[in-house]
Amino acid sequence: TQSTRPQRLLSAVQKNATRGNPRSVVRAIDEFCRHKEWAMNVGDEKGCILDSIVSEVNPVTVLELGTYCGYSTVRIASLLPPNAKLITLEFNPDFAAIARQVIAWAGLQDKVQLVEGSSGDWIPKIQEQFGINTFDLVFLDHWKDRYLPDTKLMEKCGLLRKGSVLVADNVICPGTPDYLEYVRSSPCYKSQYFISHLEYTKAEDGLEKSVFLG
Ligand SMILES: O=C(CSCCNC(=O)c1cc(-c2ccc(F)cc2)cc(O)c1O)c1ccc(O)c(O)c1
Ligand SMILES: [Mg+2]
Repeated sequence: TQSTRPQRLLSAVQKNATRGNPRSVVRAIDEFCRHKEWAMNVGDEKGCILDSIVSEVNPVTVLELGTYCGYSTVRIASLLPPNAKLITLEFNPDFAAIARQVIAWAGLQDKVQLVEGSSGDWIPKIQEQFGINTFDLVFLDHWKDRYLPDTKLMEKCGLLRKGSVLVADNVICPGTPDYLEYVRSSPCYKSQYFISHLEYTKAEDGLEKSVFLG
C-alpha cells in the first residue's frame, strides 16, 4: 500500500534526526519539506518568529490548535521551562498518530498532551479534563475558518486571562480574514503582524500576535 506524506515525513525524522534532540527533528523535517515534499508545517522562517515570541512569553501553559505532524509542537515544547505543559488538539487521527511518534522521537512526550478531536468539542472541556484554568500562549494553526469561532469560544470559557498571547499562522495564506478583522479591531486585543513567507515558498504569509487585554 502507498505511504502517506506524513508517514514519509516521519521516516525522514527517524532516518536523519537524533532521538531526544528536538533541534535535529526540526532540521530533518525542514530538509524533507524543502528538498523532497512540501508539507504544511509552520516552517523554518515563521518558526524563528514563533520561537522568539515563545521565548519572550516563557509560557507555563500552552494550547496548540492543529498539530499536523508535530513540527510546531516540537519547536514550542523544546523552549518551555521544566514544569510547563503543552496541550495540542488534532482532528485527523492519521495526523495525530504520526505527530505522537515525531514528538516521542524528539523526547518531548512528557511536556506534551496530544488530544484527538475537534477544537469546538474540546475547548469547553479543557479546564475540567486537564486542570488548566487559563493559557499563557495559544498557537492557532488548524482549520482557517475555525480561528475566529474558537477564539470567541476560548473567551467564553474563560481560558484567556489579561496578557494571554495568541499567535496565529497563515493569516495571509491561506488567510483568515474574519479572525484578522476581529483581533485588529476589538478593544480586547493588542495585535501585531509579523510578515514572512508561506513555509518553504516565496509567497507572502505571516503570523499575527494578539495579546488579550481582558
Ligand atoms: O488539514 C486539516 C485541518 S488542520 C490543518 C490546517 N492547516 C492548513 O490547512 C494549512 C494549509 C496551508 C496551505 C495549504 C495549501 C496552500 F496552497 C497554501 C497553504 C498552510 C498551512 O500552514 C496550514 O496550516 C484536516 C483536518 C481533518 C482532516 O480529516 C483532514 O483530512 C485534514
Ligand atoms: Mg499553518
